Amino acid sequence: MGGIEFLKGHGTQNDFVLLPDAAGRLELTEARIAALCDRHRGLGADGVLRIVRAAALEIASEGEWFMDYRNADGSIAEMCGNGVRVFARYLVDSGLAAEGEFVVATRAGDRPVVVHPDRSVTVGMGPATITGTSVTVVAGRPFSGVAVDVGNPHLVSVLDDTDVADLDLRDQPDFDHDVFPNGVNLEFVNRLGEGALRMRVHERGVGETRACGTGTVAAVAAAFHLAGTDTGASTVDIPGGRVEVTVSRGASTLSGPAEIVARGEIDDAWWAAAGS
Ligand SMILES: N[C@@H](CCC[C@H](N)C(=O)O)C(=O)O
Repeated sequence: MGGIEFLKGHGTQNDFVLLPDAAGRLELTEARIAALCDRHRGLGADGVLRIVRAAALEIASEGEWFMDYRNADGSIAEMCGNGVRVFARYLVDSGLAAEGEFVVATRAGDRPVVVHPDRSVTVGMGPATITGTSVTVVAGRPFSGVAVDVGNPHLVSVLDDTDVADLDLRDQPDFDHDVFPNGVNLEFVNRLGEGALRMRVHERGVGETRACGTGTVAAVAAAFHLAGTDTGASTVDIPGGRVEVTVSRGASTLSGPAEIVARGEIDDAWWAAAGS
């Protein structure tokens, strides 16, 4: 059998198809990504992580490897916090990077990562910048939110009178397209106590997912902002597990698990047909 190498992995159940492509030769069309991520006719995933040498795409970076992230609908996003942990774990497991600290290139810029001995990963997520406020509408009900830029766009609604478990996120919540012309990731958050949040998320280009790393950083930044500070640490419980986040002026970190589940080959004929 000769096919296209793939791996399957996840970070707190935000799951990805990994495509090792050091030389950057794979042709990733929107149709092909959407077919790969389809849970019935493809492998099934929230997104795709292509592993490509930064130099192969002429990307200026301190890092050797570029994370080419695509959402399940085939759209390109700037950054994926759970994805970068899984990406880093793949590099270490496969001997392409040494355990410890190294840099991963992303569309949002270089991200320093530390792969710990237990293979959990801490990522330097850069600034989480509060950019304003807006409103999202879920099943006809408006919720105000804090807009946060973590390299990609987020709108975080911190809810004091609604349990996030009770929200129906099956349909795309509405949002202000003038404020977010390129779409937005929508987070819904309950404060559980000091330094502890619970979150659900509806991701741009995917739908509801069981975790979103950039979303957890945005949630913590928004919760601290509403409490009148811009510095602190918090756990965030999402349906897929728990991550730890720190934010401080101009910098944030995300720590959590990263798992590689399987590896195999995609059938060449399926790949060719899926591209058109
Ligand atoms: N799940 C990701 C975020 C992926 C990108 C997002 N859907 C977007 O379009 O911005 C994460 O873990 O951060």
